[in-house]
Amino acid sequence: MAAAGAAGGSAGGSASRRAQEARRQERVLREQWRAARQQAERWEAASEGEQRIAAQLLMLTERGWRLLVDRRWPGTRAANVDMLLIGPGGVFVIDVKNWRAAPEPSCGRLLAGGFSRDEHRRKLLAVTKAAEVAVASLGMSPVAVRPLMAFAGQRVDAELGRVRLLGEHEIGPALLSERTRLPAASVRALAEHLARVFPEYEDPADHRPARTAARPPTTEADGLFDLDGLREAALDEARRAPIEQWMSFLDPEQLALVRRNWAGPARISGPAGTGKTVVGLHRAAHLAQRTGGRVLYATFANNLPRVQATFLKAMAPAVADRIDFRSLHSWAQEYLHDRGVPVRLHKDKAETAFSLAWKHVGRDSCLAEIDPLPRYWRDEIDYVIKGRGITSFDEYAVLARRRRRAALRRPHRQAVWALYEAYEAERAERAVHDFNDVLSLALAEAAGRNHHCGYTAVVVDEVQDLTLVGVRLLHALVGDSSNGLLLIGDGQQSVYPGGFRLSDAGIDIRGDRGQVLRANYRNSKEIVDTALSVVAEDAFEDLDGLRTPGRRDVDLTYHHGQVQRAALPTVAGHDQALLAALHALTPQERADSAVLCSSKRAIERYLRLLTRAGIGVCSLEQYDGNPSEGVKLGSYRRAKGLEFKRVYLPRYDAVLPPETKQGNGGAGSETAYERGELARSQLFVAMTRARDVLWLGSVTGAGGEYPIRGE
Ligand SMILES: Nc1ncnc2c1ncn2[C@@H]1O[C@H](COP(=O)(O)OP(=O)(O)OP(=O)(O)O)[C@@H](O)[C@H]1O
Repeated sequence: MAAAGAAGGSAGGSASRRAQEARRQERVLREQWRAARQQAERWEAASEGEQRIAAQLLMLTERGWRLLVDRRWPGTRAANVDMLLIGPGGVFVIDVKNWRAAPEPSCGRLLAGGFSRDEHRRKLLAVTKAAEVAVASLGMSPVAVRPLMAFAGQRVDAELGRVRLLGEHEIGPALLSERTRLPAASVRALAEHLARVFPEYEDPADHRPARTAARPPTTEADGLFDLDGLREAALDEARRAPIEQWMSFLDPEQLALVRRNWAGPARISGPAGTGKTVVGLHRAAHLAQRTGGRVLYATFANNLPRVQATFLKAMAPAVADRIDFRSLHSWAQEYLHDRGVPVRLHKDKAETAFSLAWKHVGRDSCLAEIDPLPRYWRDEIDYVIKGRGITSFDEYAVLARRRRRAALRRPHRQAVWALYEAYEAERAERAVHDFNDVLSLALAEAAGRNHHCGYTAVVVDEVQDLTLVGVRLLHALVGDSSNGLLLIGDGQQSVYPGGFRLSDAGIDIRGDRGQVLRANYRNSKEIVDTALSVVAEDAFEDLDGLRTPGRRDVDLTYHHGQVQRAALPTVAGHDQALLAALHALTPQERADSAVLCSSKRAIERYLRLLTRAGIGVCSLEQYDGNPSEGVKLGSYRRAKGLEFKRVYLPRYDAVLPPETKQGNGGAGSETAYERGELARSQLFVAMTRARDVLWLGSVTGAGGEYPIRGE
């Protein structure tokens, strides 16, 4: 038994080893089989989900959308993109998921069933970037390309950074309700281009029949399309649309600026209508998208931020809530308030403080010999002294007073300083601040904070309207960080007194960080020539200190605008001509028109006139960039940065002072010349707002002049 047992033991041992080996192999095979089955199930399920969602999206193709399904990610051998959807609402890069657990956005990352699935979000963003690069060659802004994750079998409508998360049921309605951004010709061209760049995907390991069921017809081999033809078609379509839908075009030069990397503060300048704001808006959206941070888009005027916010929301809704459109002063007040810094801004009391200071130390001083109007000296304090942050007489005594015409010798400067000190004393007695104080306080606060302002980038539009302290404040928020500060503006459109150079603000813009746009996309030759003739003699110095002649070279690309003149002998006749011109328009044409005036008084007058004549009016103070009924009515200054299909300037020439008479502060003096220069700049701005019609009304007989008065 023992031997048998021993022999039997040896045979039994090898059988047992074989059995163990067999078991091990079985376990391995089972595991492989289980994995293969799971893989197959996942694949089949994903494929079903993909097809269900594609079927949903097919209904969009009946409404002008184009769907490309299962495409190869360019530059890779085996990676694919589930879908590319191109339609009036933009370009969507879609990743379809068939997850058992619902997606959960958490602190900017993607989770599902408690596990991180963020690699899917990151891959989608990387493919989206490839799509952005692809459409950039057609002049399309990266902000029109949007990543979307579609979840089969889930109900979800959420956002995760720039990625939209939509469930199977939500995706169709959500995309259908997207507002129109692209005209039909662009949709066609983009789809054809993307079909070429993202070819059909062929999985080397996939022997299933091609998934054609959900694939709509795509025309892929039409050859190269005509880019100019496309642009023309897009422009034609936009021309018919309300003016609010204009701002979605970019040329390759603009696009390059939107996407560029700048190692420090940058600046974009260029004549009126050259697309500076369009670049600024697209860049703000692009930076918000790319960095995931917040962007401040600041300007001087109160009404412009509302309008720009509306445009941006239409253009790039996914990032709209991360871009703050603010007027500089309202932002600064809030900034101080949030930090517990007391501000007592009181315009009227500050005005009283100045009036008293003028009465006590200004009116009878040598200043009155130069200009007896207190306004000039108030401006000197506001724009030259406080606006530039001057705090000692020694600084002021030697200051180059940019864009100020009256030459001030030392006794005059001493008199100005005495006036300034008296004003500050009166103001302090009333314990109130003026607008300049708000900016100075905010600058002191920001400078001490070492850039912890919560913004990754600051874009400043119409920078020429800001004071030096205002620009310093915005610079302090982001410092010299890469892509931090972008200043956009045009010195020819300065409508406030005084000026400064960027170097005064310690902002160093060098090399390719200073860019100039030259192609005017808004005004025809006739309108540009008319506007330039107003400022032809007014050479101006821009923020870089460069002197430019008033009649500057502009490349024209838009050829449809015309100037209409109505010169009538009486004011009554002139006003009748204006009313007749407005009555002749359709309601939509009136909504795309603006009546612009140089003073508050004139605005009030034309408000009464239009209302009595039954013409609906929408004040520019209220206008927010959404299509609204009624003729827009406002001042030249409030029209800054805006544009209209038709612009009506009643008695436009009445504000231009005659240059003949002589006298202190009167026509012919240096200060009067300076006022005239500002009036001409404002008129220039008003004229260049017109796209299709610039209507210029004038009164040829006596009584056609307004007293010159600012707002
Ligand atoms: N590449 C382009 N193709 C067609 N239209 C364009 C293009 N770029 C800008 N536009 C259009 O030109 C007009 C002027 O653009 P924008 O307001 O940005 O110019 P701007 O330089 O900021 O003007 P301004 O200094 O006079 O306020 C807008 O209607 C805009 O949509």
